[in-house]
Parts: sequence; structure tokens; C-alpha cells
Amino acid sequence: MILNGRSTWMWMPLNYCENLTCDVPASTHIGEFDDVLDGNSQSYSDSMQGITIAYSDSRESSLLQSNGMVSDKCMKLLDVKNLKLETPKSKTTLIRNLSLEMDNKDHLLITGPSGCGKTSLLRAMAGLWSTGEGKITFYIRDGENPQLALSPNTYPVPTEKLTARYKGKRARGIFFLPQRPYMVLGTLRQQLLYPTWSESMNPMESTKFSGSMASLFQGPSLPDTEKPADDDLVQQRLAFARLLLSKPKLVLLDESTSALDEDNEAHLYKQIEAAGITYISVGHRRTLYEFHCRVLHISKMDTGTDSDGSQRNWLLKPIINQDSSTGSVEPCLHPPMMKRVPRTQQGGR
Ligand SMILES: Nc1ncnc2c1ncn2[C@@H]1O[C@H](COP(=O)(O)OP(=O)(O)OP(=O)(O)O)[C@@H](O)[C@H]1O
Repeated sequence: MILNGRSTWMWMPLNYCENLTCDVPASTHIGEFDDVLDGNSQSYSDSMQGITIAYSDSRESSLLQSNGMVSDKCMKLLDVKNLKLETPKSKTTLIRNLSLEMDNKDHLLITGPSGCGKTSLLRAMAGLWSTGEGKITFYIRDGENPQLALSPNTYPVPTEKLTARYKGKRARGIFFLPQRPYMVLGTLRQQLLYPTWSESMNPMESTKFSGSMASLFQGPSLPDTEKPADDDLVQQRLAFARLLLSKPKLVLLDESTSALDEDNEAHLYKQIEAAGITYISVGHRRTLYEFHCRVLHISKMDTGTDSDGSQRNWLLKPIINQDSSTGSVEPCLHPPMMKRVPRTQQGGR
């Protein structure tokens, strides 16, 4: 499909856009999509002026060890500077003046009431939402492919330069797992390979499936009344299987374990951690705290506070995890503690 002279993959449901190669944001409403189809491209391109996505060499900004090498866990991953997130047409402010830095393995949980802008923030990080202001910088190593939606309107480095530089490299960038991931029409193998590979996958990769991912397909132990629909389970498990095969550097998880029981959720977070993938999760479950290092809580903007441009509606805090073996309570360090703490010992978290 060609939109505004650019070829665009639009055969997937817009809200389930997972491979981040479409030029129209996944958040685009059907009405806006209609505008684009009708040739009313002005309003769409206006909405692409705000948030800048940039890439920088991680070695330039990370702490060097005595041997001159960069330690993996001190490697800077992401820098959000003065981000203001607005809805595309009404320009309602969702998040104001957000600044945060993330290193590798500095897993972040995003919480807040429904409608405060959690999903929109993930979309902005994925390059799929650009209304607002501010800058999001990803730190990548030479040879890594950021695998973002490289919209020429939001991308500050000439796109041709980047694509030439990363051409042919295996994608190890950023992966976005929406709550209901996109399913391709095809075989199970094609489902698993999407969106990182086309049919030509190294046969060695498929052997991993029997090990770390075999348990993804075991049944959950929930009572029937709480059991999520089969479709949700299959979609979420397939999404994680894709993720573990792709091994991106950063994954954005949008309520991605909501259809799983707590044991399966814990198992999946351990697998992602073991694969060396840093994650940013949106979720409501209390149990998610133990897999993350920090929590970003977003509040709903009060109407009428727009005049004070500096007022924040977010709070970033370290997560204190309790070590069940020693009873000590410590801030989560890299990597986070993955011990399951019985609920009775978790105190007031
Ligand atoms: N494409 C869009 N155009 C205009 N408004 C949008 C668009 N997408 C989301 N919104 C609005 O932006 C606000 C924030 O939505 P978002 O989905 O980010 O909230 P959320 O915190 O993730 O909510 P929930 O926890 O219910 O998923 C909502 O009021 C929503 O209606």
C-alpha cells in the first residue's frame, strides 16, 4: 500500500502494529487513517513535528572499566529529556516534562490510572507517537539495528545514512509487545519468526525452542472462572516466543502478561532477564514489582493546570525488594532479584 508516496505495511490491525515498520502510528484512529487515505496528509504530517527520536553511540556515554572496555550493565540505553506527550488532535497533555535515563538491565515498570498515557509513552519510545515535545535518545553499539519506525519526519539523522550503516545486520534493537500482538496468516513457524525474520531463519535458532520456550506452551494453573480466553493466551505466548528468539536489546511490554497466571508471568520475566534483554513494562499487577528496578508512576493531568508548564505529573522511584532468604530489604540492583517472595512477607509494597 502506498501512502503519501511511501510504501507502508498497513495490512495489520493498527493497534496491533508490532513490527514497527509502518509509517502511520499504531495509535492512529480510524478517522485519522481515513484522512490519510483521502489525501488529507497535512494534519498527519503536522502531528509528526514534535517528539524527536535520536540514536547515539553507547560507548561515548557509558562508564569505561579500567581495561578500557564498557561494562554491559553500566551501558547507557535510553535517555528521555523534557518529554511532553500530547494527544494527536485535541493536544491534551498526557505527560508533562518527563526526564529519565536508563542503563542496561535497569528494568522499568510504568503504572498509573487508566487513560493517563502509559501506552502512549511506550508508543512514543517506539517511534509510533510523536505529538508533543522533547527528545528520546537510544544508545546503540556499532552494528546494532535500532529496528524502530524510521519516519523521516521524526528522525534527526539522515535515514539513508542509517539504513546503509545497518543494512544486512541482524536486528537486535527494540521490540514492542502490545497487549494483543499481531498474528500473521501462516504456519506456527511463521508466527514465531514474525516480525524479525522472514522464512529464511537459521535452523539452529529453532532448536532453542525446545529449551527455554517449551514451557511457554504448558497450560496455566488458574481456576476456570479466571482463565483468560484461549486466544489471549496463545497470542501472548507467541509474542514472548518471538521476543526470546529475536533477543532485542530493549523490549516494551504493554500489559503483555495480563493473560497469564502469576507463575507463568514470573517464568517469562526470568527468561527475558536471562536472555539479557532490558524491559520497560506497563502493567497493573502488584507482582510485577519484583521483576523491575524502578517504577514510573504517572498521574492523570488535572484540568486547568496546563498554564504551569513545569508541573510534573509523574514520579520515578526505586523499587525495594525483600530478599526472602536474609529478610533484608534493599533497592533493586542489576540484575533485579528474581526470587519469589511469598505474599505474606511482602509487607506494604
Ligand atoms: N490515537 C489517539 N488519538 C487521540 N487520543 C488518543 C489516541 N490514543 C490514545 N488516546 C487517548 O490518550 C489517552 C491516554 O491513552 P493511553 O492508552 O496511553 O492510556 P493508558 O494509561 O495506557 O490507559 P489504559 O491503562 O486504560 O491502557 C486516552 O485518553 C486516550 O483516549
